[in-house]
Order: sequence, then C-alpha cells, then structure tokens
Amino acid sequence: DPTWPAATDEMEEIVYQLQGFKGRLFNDIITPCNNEAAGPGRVTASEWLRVGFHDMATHNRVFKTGGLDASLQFELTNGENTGPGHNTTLKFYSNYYSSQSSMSDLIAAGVYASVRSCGGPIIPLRLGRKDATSSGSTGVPQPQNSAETFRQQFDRMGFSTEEMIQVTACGHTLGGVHTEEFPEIVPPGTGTNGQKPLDITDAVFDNKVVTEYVSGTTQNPLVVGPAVALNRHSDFKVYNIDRNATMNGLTSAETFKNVCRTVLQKMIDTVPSGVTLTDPIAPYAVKPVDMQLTLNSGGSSFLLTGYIRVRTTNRASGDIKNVKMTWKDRNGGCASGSCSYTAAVQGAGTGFDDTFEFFPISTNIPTSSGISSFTVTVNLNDGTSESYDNNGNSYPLSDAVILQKPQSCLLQSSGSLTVSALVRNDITATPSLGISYLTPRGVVRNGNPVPILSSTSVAMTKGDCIGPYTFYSVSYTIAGGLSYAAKLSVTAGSNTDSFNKASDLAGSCATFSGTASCTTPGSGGGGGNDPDASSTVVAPSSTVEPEPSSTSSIVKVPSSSTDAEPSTTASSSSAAEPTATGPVRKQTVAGYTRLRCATEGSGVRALTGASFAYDTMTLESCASNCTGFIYFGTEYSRECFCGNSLASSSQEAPDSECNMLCAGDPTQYCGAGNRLELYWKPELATATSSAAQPTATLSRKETVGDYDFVGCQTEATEGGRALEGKFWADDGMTLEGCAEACEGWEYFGAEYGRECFCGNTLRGGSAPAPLNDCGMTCAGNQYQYCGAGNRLELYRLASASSGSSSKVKRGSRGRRL
Ligand code: HEM
Repeated sequence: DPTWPAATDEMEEIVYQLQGFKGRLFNDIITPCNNEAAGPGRVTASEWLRVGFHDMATHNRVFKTGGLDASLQFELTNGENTGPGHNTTLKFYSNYYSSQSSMSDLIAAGVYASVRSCGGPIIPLRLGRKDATSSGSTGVPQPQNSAETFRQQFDRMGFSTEEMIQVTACGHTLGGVHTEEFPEIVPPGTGTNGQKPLDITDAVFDNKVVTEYVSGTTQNPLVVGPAVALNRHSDFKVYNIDRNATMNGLTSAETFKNVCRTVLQKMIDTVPSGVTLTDPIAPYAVKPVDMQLTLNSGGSSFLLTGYIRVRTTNRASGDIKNVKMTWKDRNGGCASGSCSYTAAVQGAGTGFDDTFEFFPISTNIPTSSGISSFTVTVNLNDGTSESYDNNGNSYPLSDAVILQKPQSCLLQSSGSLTVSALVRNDITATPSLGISYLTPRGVVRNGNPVPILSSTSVAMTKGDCIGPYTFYSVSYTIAGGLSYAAKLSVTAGSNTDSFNKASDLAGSCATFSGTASCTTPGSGGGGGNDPDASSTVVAPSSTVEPEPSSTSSIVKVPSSSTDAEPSTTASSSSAAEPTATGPVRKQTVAGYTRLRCATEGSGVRALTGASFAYDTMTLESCASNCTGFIYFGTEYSRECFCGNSLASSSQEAPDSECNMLCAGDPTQYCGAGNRLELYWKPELATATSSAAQPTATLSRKETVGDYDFVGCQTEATEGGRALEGKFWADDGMTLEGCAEACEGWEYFGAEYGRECFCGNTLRGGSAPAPLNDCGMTCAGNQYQYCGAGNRLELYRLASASSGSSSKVKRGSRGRRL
C-alpha cells in the first residue's frame, strides 16, 4: 500500500474513485465507450485518446522539450489540432484541474481512462507532469505527410519505426475521421453522422484495426477510399513502411493489448526535461478521506469527521463487519482514556477495476489532549481482523493548525471568502492562508478553454484564544466566478491544513461561541475540558456576514473576551444606521448618482465590466476606477464593480442591507455581502447606446426568430439524441445561429454551450429538467444560455406550438410537450 498522505492523493481519487459513494465521475462522459457526449459521430473516449497523442506529438527527444505537458491548450488553432474534440476534452478536464492535479496529468489519466473504458489494457499511470505555460513547437503528424516524414517525426518523439506503427494502430482502434475536419478524406454524406470509423468497432479497444488491414477488408478512411488518390492515406503509409511486418505481429488480440499497454504508456510518459514522474499509482487498500477536525462550540473538544475508505476489490461482498480507528493523542498516549471509534459501512463506490466501501468517522476529541495519528483495524465477519498502520508510520493527523469550517464561508456569487483557523498555542509562527484558484481566461485566445490556475498567500489576523488554541482569520475576494473551485491551505511554520475545498464552505459564516479559558497545550488543559461545559454564547451575531473591520479586509472572529485585540475603529454595530457624526449615504459621487442598494444577479454578477478589490476602498476611488462605465457599485466593504449594463436578475434591496462601511473610509457605505451600493450616470447610457435600459445581460431568451422557449430538457434515454434531425457544433454558437441552422425543423436545442440540434420530434426519455440545469452560456454569446452537458436549451416553432393541441404558449415555460 502507498504511504498516506501522498502528493498523488487527489489524482488517485479522480482516477479510481469513479462512481457511487463519493464518486468523482471522471469517467462519466466516456462510459460506456461509445458515449458521444459532444454529439452524434463523436466518440468521446476516442477524443480523449487523440488529445493524449496530439499533446505529446511535439516532443523533441534531443532537446527534451515538449511532450505530455498540456501545451495543446495553447495550440488549438495552429492548424494541426483540428476539430472540436480537443477543446471539449480539455474543458471537461478543467473540472478536475487544481494545484494537485495538473492538466497534463489529467490528459494522461484521460488516456488511461478512455482505453480502460473501451476494454483496453490497464496502462500504468505515473504522475507529476508539469503544465506548459505557452505553446510549444509544431509537429503533429498530418495525413498528407510522406512515410519518411512520419518516420522522422516519430523518431523526434523518441519512437522507433516499429513503435510508430504500434502506437498508431493502438490509437486508431477507437474513433474515426470526420467530414467537418477532413472533408477530402470523408466527403460530406459518405459517413454516418459525419464520421467514418477507423475500424468496424470504433468504440471497442480491440485489434480489428489490425486484422481488417492485414486481411484486406479494411474500410479505414486513412487506408482506402478518397484519401488514396490524394496521398492522404496516412495509416497505409505508416503500416506499410516495413512491408507490414509489425502489423502482422499484432494479429493476436493478446499481443495487441500488451503492446498497446507498453507503447501507450511510453506515449503518456514522454515528458519534457525537468519532470520526474512518480512510480505508477495504485489505489490504497485503506485510505483516510476528507479527515477534518472542527472545534465544537464551547471550545473544549473537536469533532473529527471523515471516512476510512477500504478497497474491497478482492474481498467477498459483505466481508467487512466494521472498521475501528484508534488514535494517539498529542503526546503519543491516550490521556482521555478513550481513543477509538468504530464505524459501520455507509456507502460503496466503484472504479474501472476496483470497488470500495466507506466507513464514516464522527467522534469528539478533547482539545486538551488532541490527536497526532491513528491506525485502522478492519474487522471481518469471520471474526478475524486486519491492521493497517500506514506502512509502520501510523496515519498522521495533526491538530497544530486547523481550518475551522463553520466560521469560514464563501459567497460564490461574489467570490467573497472568509477563512477562520485555529492555531495551537505552542506554535509561534503566524499562520497564512494559501488560496489556489482558477480564473477564466479574460480574453479567450486561440480557443483555450482551460482556466488559469493561480495561487496567493494572505496573512491571517489574530483573534481570540479559546483553550489551547487561538483563532486567526482573513477575508479575500476570489474574482472571476470560479471561487467554488478554489483550494485552501492554512500554514503556520511547518504545520499545515491543506487542500481544503472552498466548495465545502457554507455561504455564511456562523459565529463561534465558547468560553474555554486560554491555556497552553501540555499544561493539562486548564479549564473547560468538558465538552458539555458552559457554552455561553459570546457574540451572538444577527448578521450572516462577518463584520468588516474598517481598516482592512481582516475579519476577526467575534468575541467579547478580554484578551481580544482592540478593534481600531468604528464598531460593527455603528454600521447599521447613520448618526450625525457617523456614516452617511452619499447621493452623488464624482458625477454619478446613487441608484439603490442592489443584489447581485442570480448566478451572475450584476456588473461585469471590471472589478477591483483593495483595503483602501472609497466610493470616490471606485468611481474613478469605473470612469467611462455607466454603473459602478461597491460591495463587501472593499470591492468595486463597473459595468455598462446591469444583470436583469439584480434586485433592489432595502438600504439597511447595504450596511458595510468602506474599508478606506468609515464615513461611507460600501454595500455588504451580495449587496451593491449602486451608482450610475444615466447620461452615459444615452451616449453609448440608444437605451438607458441595460441591453447586454445574461438572461433567458423567450423567443428566438420564429421559435419560442420551451424549457430546459434532458437528452433522450432511448437510443440516440433527443433531437435527431441535424447537428452541428461551433465555437461561435448563438441561439440565433442555431435557430437559423434549424430552419424548417420544429424544434431546435442548444447544448453544452456550443452544440446545436434540430428535430421534428423529441425522442423517448427526453424530459423537462430544472431551468437551473441549463446553466452554460453560449460559446458565441456570453449573454445567452445554451443548455449544459446532457441538457438542451429547447425552443419550438411558435406556429407549431400554438397550432397543436398540446399548446405551448408564447413565452410560457410550458412543460407540455
Ligand atoms: C502518423 C500518425 C497519425 C496520423 C497522421 C493521424 C491522423 C489522424 C486523423 C487524420 C484522424 C481523424 C481526426 C478526425 O477527423 O477527427 C485521426 C483520428 C484519431 N487518431 Fe490519429 N493519427 C496518427 C497517429 C495517432 C496516434 C499515435 C494516436 C494515439 C495513440 C492517434 C489517435 C487517434 C484517435 C483516437 C482518433 C479518433 C478521434 C475521433 O474519433 O475523434 N492517432 N488521426
């Protein structure tokens, strides 16, 4: 078993913990192998495999540049990487992209997963790839190249002639050639759904690509057909280079599988210099998952939560009776006298080749004695048991630094994050919060769908001492709309509580209540060690938002205890209503007029033009940042947003809700959490556009051309797509474009941002879905909705709907289809 924790833990989960309880669903769109997530004629698993090759294919073995490094994301429009498959694949992987899972490791994992999902071999998966930050050289083999050029290109990649033939055959057992990308090889109308398969089983990882070729029955469009006359029959040129000797050696299914395991591993292990790959990963026999300490109210005990995941692949089902966790306290003993917890199974999950059971942990641990590590005993129904001690190390679980989730919160609409942490009083280092976060590329250049991964570290401010711990906290705004994907680490000296998911945080921070008196660990705990001891509510807070300090972004955990650091300026309670000397609501600021206190949009920002966040925020400085924009608004004391339009879902809110003072001027109001102190210059609206009313806001379109909006609709469950008439996909997709393409059809539907389907009927199993499911914006118009994965933004001809018995009223969201 690997030793826990390891740098590969997140990838281990993504790759093995696929479905069922705590499933990461990485295989969702490639299972079954013939799934066509991006539309008919597009076998998703084959697209994943091809992505691996195209990313690797620019490797130079002499200079040790390129290889599997995710540089493909910057190369999507260089002419070598045609077709939408690369884009949709990288977009899917982006859901898993983090500081612990590089895009290039995800591409390699995608090769492993697609091959496995299609019945191919288990490719050993090493990890540790690093992502390129810009495009690399060109050099992906193209069908028109000569046999000698192919040989040279693969030699540059580090592949012998034999390996070139093998790896190409292993790749071309899946998928096909598309008319959209290679109309000269597959002329329009000659394929099925615009695709011609490379062998007759284009969604099975078998050696038909070889046997059909060797027997002369192949219909592979890169061997026979129009490509021959055009000299684009690249598979023939490659396979025939050694007079078919290598191909003849692959006619045994077993040999093919083994050879493909070897050459595909070589393909994904081809990396630039500076990368050292780990040993191949394997699923843990026993793995702690999501272990977390949380200080209970009162402050004298922790709640330890998480799961022990046990691999059950080689066990008879129901084999395990329960799992016992036994821990050591901070000093290596068991001062509290009770240091174990036994759990029964809660859920089961599966991977391609594995099964797991999960045993939930939920137990209290006194803060006076704490925890340092644990071991696991798996008790079997036959009366025997197995001990797991993490290869002799015990499973480490430090209580030195703890991210305290109930007092941490994330407002996803604005990205406003507050993190509270507890640091044990014997740790002298001041903690800092590390935030690793994704932001969408502002300007999408060359179709790169992968968000930017950044990290930042912010110092935390000291709060109250509770028992042997001291609170620290900090607030920060994660701009860009992907705050839920952030990972949070609190570090003090060599102690850290790392890789906590921001998505686990609630939208509002709860107030901590506890009176355990301040102690130093090891002193025997002092007072307040009884978990049920008095838990006087110290600072009942009526607001859900943490209260802002007027001088900085720091939010102190509310407390009345005497050793609290003095608050420097205006107290939070004075924020609510202006007094003679207190804050006032300014009606005009630098030529802008106050409009109202406004909410953010639902799921979108109210103002999307530009944004700023800093600790010296004033209305004047925000207005100055927003010069030229029709609107500006301040939020959450230190944030500033500009825009020429206001999201239609932004609502007026009572002024009393815009009650936070500006971080840089406590005599002014600067909104609140999810509340904008909104100003505008209406004359700019008439100058820049004919209407003062905002025009460009993300909203549902009730009508598009001759079509009425029907609703959000699932795909069909009965063999095929909900709409079967016509399909196309494009990075410039808009609702108008889709409507136009579907002229003459009764329905059109936009899906996954960039796909368009037409049809006269809806296939069985397609059903109305909640509107919120259809949350993807159109690739060609950010202000329109274009469905989502497996969800159609569905429209129907107005004439058809009003004429038929099952009326869909114009503009209604009728579900009556
Ligand atoms: C001389 C080398 C190669 C050439 C010239 C070549 C060329 C092509 C072409 C023209 C297509 C059609 C793409 C489309 O229309 O979507 C294709 C598809 C494909 N290639 Fe290759 N290829 C080569 C080697 C490889 C290798 C080494 C692999 C992976 C190990 C690979 C994996 C694939 C896959 C999986 C598809 C199907 C994609 C789909 O269905 O969307 N190819 N290849």
